[in-house]
Amino acid sequence: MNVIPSSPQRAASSATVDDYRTNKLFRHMTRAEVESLGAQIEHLRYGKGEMIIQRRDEDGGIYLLLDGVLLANLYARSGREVGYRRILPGGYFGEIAAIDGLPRSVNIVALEDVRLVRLPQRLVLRLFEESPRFMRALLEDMASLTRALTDRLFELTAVSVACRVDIELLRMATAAEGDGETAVIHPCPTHAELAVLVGSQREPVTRELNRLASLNIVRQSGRTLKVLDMAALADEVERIGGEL
Ligand SMILES: Nc1ncnc2c1ncn2[C@@H]1O[C@@H]2COP(=O)(O)O[C@H]2[C@H]1O
Repeated sequence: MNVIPSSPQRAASSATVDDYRTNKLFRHMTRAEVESLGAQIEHLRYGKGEMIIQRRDEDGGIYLLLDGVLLANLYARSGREVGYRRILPGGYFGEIAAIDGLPRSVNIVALEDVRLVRLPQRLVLRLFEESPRFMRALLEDMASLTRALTDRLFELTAVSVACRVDIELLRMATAAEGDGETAVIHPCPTHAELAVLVGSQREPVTRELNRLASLNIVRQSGRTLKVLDMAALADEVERIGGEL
């Protein structure tokens, strides 16, 4: 993606505590605990393509996403982009530098216009000391990040591109709304964005999506991808899983 210099705008503080109370980071905290943070939280907006965090930046705040989609990524010297995960509304980022006090580990780029709230570092440090519920959510999510990285390392080392596409779709579909048999991924990544997420190029990704569509496993229309048969998608992962 083409990254443009960032010029965050402080959003009018029209966002209320209800806008961020349901963020994943606060899932174990009481409403009163979250409300007490209100005055110390900054509201920000960034435009599509802006880099919100740059690898090696020194700052330890945590950001909560209200609207829009973000990507955690890195660029190789050649310009090649490696994607780690998309962050959707209700998600958060920035906890790694907040915990270890070192520079930022990856970039965070806006794939669309986004609205965020930022917990400044001093507030995060206070929550580390005073809120076991806050710490519990952070620790659970760090465990889940470790598992995700282990899976991803395995997939990049031992699994074909087609299968990585299927696995990524299955992951997104499982996290999306659905009835267990079908699911709607919205907004779904473009083929180029999906390629960045699975460590490949756009062409093989498009080939695999066309193959899944021809089997009536997925149907794409604009920014919405419907998984018509979750069980069949899981079977595809199982069937082609070993091929390199
Ligand atoms: N491999 C990864 N997968 C998903 N998110 C990540 C990954 N690495 C870093 N991040 C997130 O991106 C953020 C960048 O700033 P931090 O290093 O402070 O905290 C990081 C995490 O919130």
